[in-house]
Amino acid sequence: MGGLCYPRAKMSAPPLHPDDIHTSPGDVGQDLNHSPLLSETLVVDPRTTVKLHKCRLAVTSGPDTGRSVVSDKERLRCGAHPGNDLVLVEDRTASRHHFEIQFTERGYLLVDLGSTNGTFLDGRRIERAYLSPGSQIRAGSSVLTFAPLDEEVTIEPDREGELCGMVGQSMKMRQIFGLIKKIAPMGVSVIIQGETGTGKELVARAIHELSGRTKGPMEVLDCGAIPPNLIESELFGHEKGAFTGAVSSRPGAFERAHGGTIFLDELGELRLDLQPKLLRVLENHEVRRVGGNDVIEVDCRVIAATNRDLMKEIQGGGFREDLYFRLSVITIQLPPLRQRRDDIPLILKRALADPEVVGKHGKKRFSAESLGLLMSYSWPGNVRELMNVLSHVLTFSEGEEIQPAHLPPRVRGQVREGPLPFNEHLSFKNAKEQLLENFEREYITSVLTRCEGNLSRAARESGLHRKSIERLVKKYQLDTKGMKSR
Ligand SMILES: Nc1ncnc2c1ncn2[C@@H]1O[C@H](COP(=O)(O)OP(=O)(O)OP(=O)(O)O)[C@@H](O)[C@H]1O
Repeated sequence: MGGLCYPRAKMSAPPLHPDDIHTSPGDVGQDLNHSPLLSETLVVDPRTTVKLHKCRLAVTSGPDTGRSVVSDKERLRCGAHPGNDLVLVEDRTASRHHFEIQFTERGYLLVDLGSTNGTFLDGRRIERAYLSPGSQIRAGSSVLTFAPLDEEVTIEPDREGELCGMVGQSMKMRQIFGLIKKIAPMGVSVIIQGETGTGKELVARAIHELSGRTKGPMEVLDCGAIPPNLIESELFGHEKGAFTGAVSSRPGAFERAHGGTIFLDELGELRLDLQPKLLRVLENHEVRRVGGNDVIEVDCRVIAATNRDLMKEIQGGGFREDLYFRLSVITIQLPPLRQRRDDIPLILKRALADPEVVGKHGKKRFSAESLGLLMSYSWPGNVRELMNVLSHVLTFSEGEEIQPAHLPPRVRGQVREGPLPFNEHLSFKNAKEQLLENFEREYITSVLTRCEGNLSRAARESGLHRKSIERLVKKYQLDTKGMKSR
């Protein structure tokens, strides 16, 4: 299924400042179900609108008169072949794949697909031309009339506090859930923007799961994690011998995603010289492997994510505007966790109720004081950091109630006091190793967060060598980019 929305259909709620959010932890640690924190504390416009695009194509003259189609796809195909959206069954002079109508940034584009007898717009033979309301298209001995059908849709916040593994009770997240449900069945491209750990991949998975493409695969490609010299072959594939080390042919992510969804994570990291190539694939729906001659048709929905502000990147010359416009039919802006603190208790509650967690650690709950500290921490690493803190806490807390002493010092906002949280059930050597690792991780995360991910500054402040900081960042897989203030 495909679908059309006007580009730059964004969530229209006004941006929130952390100071707009008033939460007070109160005595809620005992029962998160009845927590007053779960009541709405964010005041945002509860409704948002997106402009959806549809068009109608109707045969108004010729042997197929009366046939018509209403489509919300990015491409509407017409011809004699039964696989087309509008099939010219009776017209013997129409080609199998005669023409298509693409929705583009500038409007509806009529494209001849190499038909034998040509495609004519308002009497003139064309290869590519923009359509207007009421345009007359001639293909074979048929005349077809084109009509755009605009629709402004109001997205209501979802009633549920969960969607496909995502938890969120705040108005902002429920708006996003509502938007995902609306746009998932359409084929439109989506850009998901948000700081690291805000759940961009979960949103992409939800869109895939709720689309008509679930039988197809979801391919994830992290554009930031692939060495620059391999990114092209990872995206488009390569033929044997295309470069040193290409010992066999390999399909790229686009081919592997055929029939499903491709998720381009960290799109902002994509090399500038590869951006036009990606744009061509998106426009033509076909790829050519590195070192190959064959053109391979690909049908996949594209979802991209970035923690960069792409508009700023465009201004700075780091990202191509045409690629951005092609991809951002819908933009979903995920708010950082500090702007939806009232989601924290629910996320924790769901995680603690996970049967695997209960099986391993028994029943656990947060004391009011510890929940209060979790609610007031700034969460530079967002939900991922919250999850990491939770697993730290589960390792070190004994008994049912989690106390402030079990929380990492950075969350407590104070230096460590009292007994060291070591695991007495481990051997001395292992307990010491674990304690030391926890100290290293906590210390380095804390100093890097304070220094906004700047390694040299962190080295100066901690008295460590920069190389040692680099080693620790790698060892604990810390995301220094996510620590930068925005
Ligand atoms: N709303 C949520 N409810 C429950 N878990 C969440 C939510 N959002 C994120 N998470 C969890 O947080 C972690 C990070 O999520 P995810 O990988 O989707 O973030 P991301 O924005 O794609 O991160 P990055 O920018 O680093 O790629 C995962 O463990 C995910 O399950």
